[in-house]
Order: sequence, then C-alpha cells, then structure tokens
Amino acid sequence: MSKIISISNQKGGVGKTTTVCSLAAGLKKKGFRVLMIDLDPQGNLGFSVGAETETCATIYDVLKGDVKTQFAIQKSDTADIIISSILLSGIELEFTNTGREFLLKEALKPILGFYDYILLDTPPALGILTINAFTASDTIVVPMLSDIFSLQGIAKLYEAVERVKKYCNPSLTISGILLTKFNPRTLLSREIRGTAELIAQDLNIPLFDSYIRSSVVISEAQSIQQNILDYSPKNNIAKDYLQFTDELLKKEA
Ligand SMILES: Nc1ncnc2c1ncn2[C@@H]1O[C@H](COP(=O)(O)OP(=O)(O)OP(=O)(O)O)[C@@H](O)[C@H]1O
Repeated sequence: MSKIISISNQKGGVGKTTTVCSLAAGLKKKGFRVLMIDLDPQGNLGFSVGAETETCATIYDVLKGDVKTQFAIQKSDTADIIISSILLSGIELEFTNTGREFLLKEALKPILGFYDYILLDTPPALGILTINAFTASDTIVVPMLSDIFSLQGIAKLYEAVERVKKYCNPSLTISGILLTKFNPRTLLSREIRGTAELIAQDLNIPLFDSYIRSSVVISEAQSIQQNILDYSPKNNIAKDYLQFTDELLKKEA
C-alpha cells in the first residue's frame, strides 16, 4: 500500500513545492516508487520537474471525474507526477456536494498498489483542496520558515488537522515541522529553533532534527527544471534533503 504524505503549510513561499520535489528525488534514489501530485493551482511543481503542462490531464480533471487517475500520471526525471490546473482555484465554489472532502481519497484508491509513496503538494491555504489532501493522507510534513510569523501560523494549521481527524480521517498524523531556508549560524535562527521547539512541544507536534539551509542553488535548479539532488548533489541543500529523507523514513518505519 502507498504511504500518502501531504507537504503543507497555509503560508506561501515556505518551501512546500521544493520539499515535495526534493523528497521525491530522495525517495526515488532509495529505490522507492514515488508519485507527486500538485494540488496548488499555481502549478509550480509541474514546471519545476519539466512536466508537460499544455495537453496532459490534470488533477482537476481527475477530481471532476472526467479522467481516470491512471491516465493523468506523467513520467518526469524526478518521479511520476499528476500536474495541477489553474481551474483548481474555482473548486471551492464548483464542488459543493456532500462528501467533497473525500474526492481525492476516492481518486487515489485505484493506484494505491503502484506506489510506495504519494506526495501531495498543497496550496497556501486551508481550503477544500488542503482538506482533501489531509483526508487522503497518512501523515503531514510541515515546512516552515525560521521566523516568528511562521510560528504563529502553526496553531491554525493544527486546528485544521484536528478538524479533519474528527470528521474525515481519524488516523491522520503530523510527522513534524521541517525548518526551511534555515541559517544555523545566525543567533536569530537558533532562537527561532528554540521557540519552534517550545511551540511544537505545546501542540505535541515533533520538530525534525534535520533542517534545510538557504541557497540560491535551489532557484537555479528549478529554473532548468531539475531537482536539487540531480542538479548539485554535493550542495549543502542536497545533503540536507537527503538527511531529511532518511529521518522521515526512520520515523515512518
Ligand atoms: N532552501 C531554500 N533556499 C533558498 N531558496 C529556497 C529554498 N527553498 C525554496 N526556495 C525558494 O523559495 C521560493 C518558494 O519556494 P516554494 O515554491 O518551494 O514554496 P511554496 O511553499 O511551495 O510556495 P507556495 O506557497 O507559493 O506554493 C522559490 O523561489 C524557491 O526557489
């Protein structure tokens, strides 16, 4: 059976897409079968792995029931992917039927045997797409910037997770918070890590020991549509993401 992991934070620009892509690459290198699904209407994941975005079916077509899930899957150098569509941005108003929280969970059923890991890239909001992701997932990884505003958002995310657990998916867990664009050398970053530890403890959410440092190499890799592990395997961020992959695997074993 596939393990389904949401990479989620309602705050934008915290490294969700980068984490999905790099974690997928890390898991693939360890021999796992991996599918990435982009639920963010902005569609950055598809671009960043060089997926075909003009004619191929999207997760919107799948959720609407127009295309079978298997037929929306594309191959990419990083891992298999189902791309997003800008039409997803209208989904709150378009999908109003009872049970709309379960659309993704239902859509994934036919492909569960084909992948070891399915990674869900969620939009920067706690709307119906993220709720679908949480309902379908076994666990959530929360990438977070090392700043004080990001810490404040975690309580809101936690509330949403608790609601999904109560009504849609009782076995959902949060694997942990992953500090991104982190600079271990600055005093501020170290203080933020301390505060993050306190908040995580208070909400009973683990904080990953691994963190992801900041580097422009990430943008360079994305601009030529490669994941960081292939683009610059010796770079600190590639090492950080590999370490994170190992920690996550150990945790979920
Ligand atoms: N570790 C890092 N160091 C430097 N830049 C990074 C790092 N991780 C991500 N970035 C950059 O930050 C920007 C946002 O990253 P990303 O798209 O992964 O975040 P996101 O949370 O998915 O954003 P959104 O919420 O808008 O979908 C991108 O330009 C990306 O290249």
